Amino acid sequence: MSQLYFPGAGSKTSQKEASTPAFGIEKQLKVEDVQEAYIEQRDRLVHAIDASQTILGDIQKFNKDEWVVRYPTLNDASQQDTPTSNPPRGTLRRSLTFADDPSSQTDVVFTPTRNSLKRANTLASVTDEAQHAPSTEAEEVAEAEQKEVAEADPLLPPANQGDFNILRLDLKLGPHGASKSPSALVSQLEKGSIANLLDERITSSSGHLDKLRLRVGDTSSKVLVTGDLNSGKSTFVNALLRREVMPVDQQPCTTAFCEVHDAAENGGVEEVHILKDSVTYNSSDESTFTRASLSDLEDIVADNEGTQPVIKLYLGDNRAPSESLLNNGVVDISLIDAPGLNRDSLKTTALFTRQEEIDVVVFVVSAENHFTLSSKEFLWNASNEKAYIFVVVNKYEQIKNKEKCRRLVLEQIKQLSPRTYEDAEDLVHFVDSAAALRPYTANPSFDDLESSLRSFVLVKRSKSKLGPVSTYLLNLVSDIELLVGANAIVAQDDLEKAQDDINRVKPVLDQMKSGRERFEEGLETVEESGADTTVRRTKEIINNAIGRVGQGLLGVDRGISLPPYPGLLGIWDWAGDVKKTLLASIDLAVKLAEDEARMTTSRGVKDIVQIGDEHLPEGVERSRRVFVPEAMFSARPGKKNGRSSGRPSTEIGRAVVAGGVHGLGIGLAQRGDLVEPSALDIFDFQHQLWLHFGDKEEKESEMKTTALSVVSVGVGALTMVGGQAFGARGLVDGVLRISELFGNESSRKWIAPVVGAFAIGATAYFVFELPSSMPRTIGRRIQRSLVHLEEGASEHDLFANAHASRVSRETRKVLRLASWDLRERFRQAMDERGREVKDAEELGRKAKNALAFFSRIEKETKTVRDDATLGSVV
Ligand SMILES: Nc1nc2c(ncn2[C@@H]2O[C@H](COP(=O)(O)OP(=O)(O)OP(=O)(O)O)[C@@H](O)[C@H]2O)c(=O)[nH]1
Repeated sequence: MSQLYFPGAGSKTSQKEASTPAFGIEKQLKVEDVQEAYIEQRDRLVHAIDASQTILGDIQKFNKDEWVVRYPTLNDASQQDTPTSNPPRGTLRRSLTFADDPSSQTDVVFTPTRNSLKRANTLASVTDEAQHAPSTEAEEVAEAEQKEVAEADPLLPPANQGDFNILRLDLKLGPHGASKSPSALVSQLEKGSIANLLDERITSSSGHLDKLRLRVGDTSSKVLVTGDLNSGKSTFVNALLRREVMPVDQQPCTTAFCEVHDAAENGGVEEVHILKDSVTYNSSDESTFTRASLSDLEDIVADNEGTQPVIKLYLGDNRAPSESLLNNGVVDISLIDAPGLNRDSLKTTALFTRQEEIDVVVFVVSAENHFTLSSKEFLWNASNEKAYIFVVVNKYEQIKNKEKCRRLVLEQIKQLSPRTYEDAEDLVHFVDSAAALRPYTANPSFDDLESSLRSFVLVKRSKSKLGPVSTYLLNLVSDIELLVGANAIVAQDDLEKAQDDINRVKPVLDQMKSGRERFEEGLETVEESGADTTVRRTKEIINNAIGRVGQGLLGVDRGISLPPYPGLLGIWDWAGDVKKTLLASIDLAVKLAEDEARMTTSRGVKDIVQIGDEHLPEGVERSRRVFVPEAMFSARPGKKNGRSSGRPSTEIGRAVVAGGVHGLGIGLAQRGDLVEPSALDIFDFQHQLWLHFGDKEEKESEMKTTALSVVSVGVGALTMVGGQAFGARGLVDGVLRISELFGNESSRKWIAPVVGAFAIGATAYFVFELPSSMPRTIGRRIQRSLVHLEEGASEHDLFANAHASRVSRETRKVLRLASWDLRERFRQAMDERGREVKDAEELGRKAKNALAFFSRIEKETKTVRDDATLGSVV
């Protein structure tokens, strides 16, 4: 068993076994076991290497295409653990951070497996774990296990639990590099750049696995035989080979490195290959070596004294595989007879010893001389490198006081190579190589040495070839587990977050989708009904006012009254004032209609806000626009002819004139053409005719003159202007001028009485009827002018209609703006929620995918861990 050679790793029983007399037989059996185990283990390791490479490739691909793999760091948990969050027995509490975000920490429990040689690292969120034992006890258990793992195999470096070994990234910054504090990590590093660094690390790890595969696949094993000058190294090699192949001399002679291989490796041909400098040796390429026969070896070695050539010797060994070291039927072993240690060769040999393919160092020391200074130096260094050295104390037969020699040699070995001393029973042999070469002579001590060496070489080969591969794989697997475990926690968090987001946002989105039609309809209804109401009401109010004005009444009697009748002499001015007031009352009606439109619009805006409240999800900012009804029907700043904004009306006397210059642009009371009184305002002859003669066609034909009308006009005019412009003389002149119209004789006869009659009637009319009739007359004229349609004009051009469409346009404008604003918010909110749901679904999909991936990788790493864990035999 391997423990035989590694007392530290074995039980007390195995150490005892090592010292039992029956050890030789057992060892032989065990060599076979070891070999079988070696092959089985090697195959499993190759399998584990391939699987690891596949896993690494998968992680790289996943990192590149699907998920930015986060790089975790496990730190000691914070001290403020609450009693309820104690991790269960056998686990360690750690806090998990990520290099790209060192500030946020997640508490996790870290579970190394109980199997002493296996170091499975599992991570779980604190909340996921059952919590039983107090943390201190748990930590003690875990630390003890960790220690056990370390002690179980001193050759394997203890896994750096909770940190990366192989996939560690050097993320430290600063001028001097290495601070261990996580805060010194490059927090500015993006997730992506860390993922790239990880990718590079994985690539180089994969490259290293390639080399390890070659190493595991290499069936050869090299045994370096070295020692003091003239200690009998060549004789010892010859004894192992049971033939005198190596040149032996009483003078120190060997300066060459002679590697002895089984002739089977050279097609069964025994010969010598002298390797050429600076070319890689290839047994099938003649240009890389010089061929020679075995018999020439002595000369070759002698000729090359001082040049330290490397010579390959291919030798046949007819002994049974169970006896032969070289032809052991298991592994291609080469024995290297190195030059004796002197000052010149010490360095070369030491270098040689460090080579990875040197599995075993056999150190030959002469029993006569013990260890020289240079051999002590070599042995000290070599044992640091290889830990166990196979020591052959040669020429032992000649020693008289064998016990003393043994004691002294062992004492020295104890100093130089403590591990070797610990297993001295198997590793330190006192023999006489020369005696072993004597034919037909039993030499049990040499047989024992041979057996031990065979076993040691095979076992050591397992250790030296498989051990590093196993260690590397186990460390790599631990790293992958840490990486995958930490990332699975992230993925789980992401999944939960995505689920939460979907649960929160999806119903809102669905509700918005289903309510959209109702929302649109609602807005349209508000808009339409607002505008319709405004049109209807404006028409009603204005038409009503015009109707009243037509009857000589004020269109609206609020805050406005007709000027008092000043008497006959002030009638002209009064007519003007009456007209102005009547017009202003219509303007006031327009203003009232506008006010009502403001209210209607205000209600509409409120309705729109309510629709918004009903349909906009929570958290969406409502419109900050404040509807200012006063701002309706006002000029916009910068508009042509607009004096200022926010001036909705113009004051004419005490009457507020709606629309005004800034509204429709037809403030009636300000329109000179309308306001200026005319004679017809005082006496509407046409109307009188219609009244008196039943003329059904009431036509506006102020300019049409008939005799009567002219007289009427004339009288009216005379009366009206009487005392104002013309005076009494003017009055007479006027009468005369009129009489001239009828310049013939006959008319002179009847004109006087007619004029007289009219004058009397007119005077009576003026005196008694004028105060009430004139506003009617003026009103009618105003009414006619406002309800009259010019030729080619449409209904819309009518005063009331024009105002109705203007006012409703304004209402519609406001409502449209408010609903547009709301529609935009609705659309944006819906888009946003749509995006949120989509993002959450994408996040969830990725997280699920990642979890499935990580769980698969976790399973695969378990297989790799099983395959990479060396069995107890190896
Ligand atoms: N009695 C006795 N003599 C030995 C034994 N081993 C070697 N010798 C003698 O010691 C001398 C040196 O032997 P080598 O085998 O050449 O020693 P080496 O260590 O290979 O010498 P270098 O390669 O020159 O360092 C020879 O004369 C051997 O006959 C031994 O076990 N017993």
